[in-house]
Amino acid sequence: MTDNALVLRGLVKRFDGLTAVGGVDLYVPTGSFFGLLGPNGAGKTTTLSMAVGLLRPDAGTVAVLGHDVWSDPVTAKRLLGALPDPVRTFDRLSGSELLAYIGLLRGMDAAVVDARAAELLDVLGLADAGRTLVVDYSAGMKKKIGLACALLHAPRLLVLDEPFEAVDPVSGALIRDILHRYVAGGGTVVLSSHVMEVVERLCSHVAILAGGQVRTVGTLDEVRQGRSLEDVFVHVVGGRVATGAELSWL
Ligand SMILES: Nc1ncnc2c1ncn2[C@@H]1O[C@H](COP(=O)(O)OP(=O)(O)OP(=O)(O)O)[C@@H](O)[C@H]1O
Repeated sequence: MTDNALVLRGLVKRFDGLTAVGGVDLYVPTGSFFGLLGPNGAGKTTTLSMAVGLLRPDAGTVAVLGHDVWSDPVTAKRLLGALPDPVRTFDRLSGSELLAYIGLLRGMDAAVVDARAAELLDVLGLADAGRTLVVDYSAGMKKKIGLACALLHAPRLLVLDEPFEAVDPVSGALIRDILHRYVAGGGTVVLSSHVMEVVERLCSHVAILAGGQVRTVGTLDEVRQGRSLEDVFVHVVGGRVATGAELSWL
């Protein structure tokens, strides 16, 4: 077993003049539940997009369970399930058509795909959507079908960008349970979130990113050091300067 399910080394991404990710190193232990936090624009989505092979870094390497995402993409992506934000997929298909398509693209057995797709749609509360095209799904439904696509091939590593955003509380609790069981069974999860309570409840490890750099990283307890995660976050990324009183015209 590889010690680290995901290793990011020296990742850099620039857009025009802007350095979105300025040299990120992250080691995600196998079997961990790893939360990536950071303020808006910190570089979380850019980092996770590079981690799953959707965005080519300007510098640095990514290894999924020891396999380089850019030089050995087929092996790496077989081991990986990704939920990008926003969900980008073949959305002029119904949920079951999309899962069938994704499963066959992944070379899975058609009967296995059918059985798993039916179960995923049922468990995630999407079975009632029937023939509705994914393009016409609500934001929360799109998130859930994206998660179903990421889970379908039972990968060893899940990389989820904002999996709880836009989902209702019942679905959120369900997704937490699914992920909790997945990690208990030996899987590894990396997720980004703005919801401290979710990260505190689920994650064994945390990294806080700001300005395209890792500002702090460690186990949840190492990062918190007896404080709340929100206090640590505000301390690490800087408190707010505006009070809201500026908008006197409102
Ligand atoms: N395709 C792009 N072209 C130009 N700039 C980009 C692009 N993608 C991201 N950026 C910039 O890179 C920086 C990091 O963006 P990113 O989406 O990675 O942040 P984030 O931490 O995921 O933010 P949020 O919490 O708001 O989702 C931002 O300044 C953003 O404007």
